[in-house]
Amino acid sequence: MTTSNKHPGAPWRNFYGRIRGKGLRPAQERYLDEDLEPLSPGPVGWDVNPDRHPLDLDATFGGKAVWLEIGFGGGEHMVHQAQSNPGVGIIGCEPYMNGVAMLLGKIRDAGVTNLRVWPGDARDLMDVLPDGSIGKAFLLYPDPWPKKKHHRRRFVTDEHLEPLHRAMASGAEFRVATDIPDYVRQTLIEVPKAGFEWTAQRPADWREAWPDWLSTRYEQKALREGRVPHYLTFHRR
Ligand SMILES: C[S@@+](CC[C@H](N)C(=O)[O-])C[C@H]1O[C@@H](n2cnc3c(N)ncnc32)[C@H](O)[C@@H]1O
Repeated sequence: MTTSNKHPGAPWRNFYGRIRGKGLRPAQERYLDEDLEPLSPGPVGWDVNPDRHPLDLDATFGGKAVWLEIGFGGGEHMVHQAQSNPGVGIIGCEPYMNGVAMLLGKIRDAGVTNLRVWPGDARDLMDVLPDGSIGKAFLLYPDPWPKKKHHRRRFVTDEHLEPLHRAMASGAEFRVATDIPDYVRQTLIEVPKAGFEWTAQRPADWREAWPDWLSTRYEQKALREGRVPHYLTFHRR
């Protein structure tokens, strides 16, 4: 489904996917009303930043290294990373508002202060990330888009990888987790073409999770359904 985003505060692009699911709980509506604006990494949307000025990440995070999580789902991995790495600032993007509301609840519970939320499409966020500003990026279980005619919507295409490469610092780590064999294939072709080096030396490097990993909701579902996770680590050249 294509959803028009032309309302105040909305990002710039049309998004293929769900933006709002079944009813939010009243507490979640309150988190969105109260917390989203203070947790914004900067001006979001066509109405407040039509010229797409770059974000001032030093002002937002006080000069800390900045990491990025793309499509954080319910936000459990992001909150875990924020708790484990208080010296880092993390920006997460997620267009699905129910997921954003879940993350905001977890941020309240955990009391972390080093997270910022972009409630929209990663492409719109990458448009306003300064060059070389991201020290680590996570793409965890991106939407598989299984039909061949939809493969161009996958994250691992030039449209996303070029701006991601530009926004990442030289040598920065890019982690991709997926349970879809054809997604592994496309990732191992397209990500190196976009200027990233796959770091794997032996099978354990893609079969075993990262030492600081926290399994996500999507991964738990994949495991229950018998699919096999792959953990791919790249360095930006
Ligand atoms: C399969 S879910 C995985 C969620 C989470 N990472 C996990 O592992 O549980 C993929 C997520 O990516 C989000 N997503 C899809 N396209 C996106 C885009 N262009 N920018 C940011 N997030 C996106 C979806 O809304 C969805 O929440």
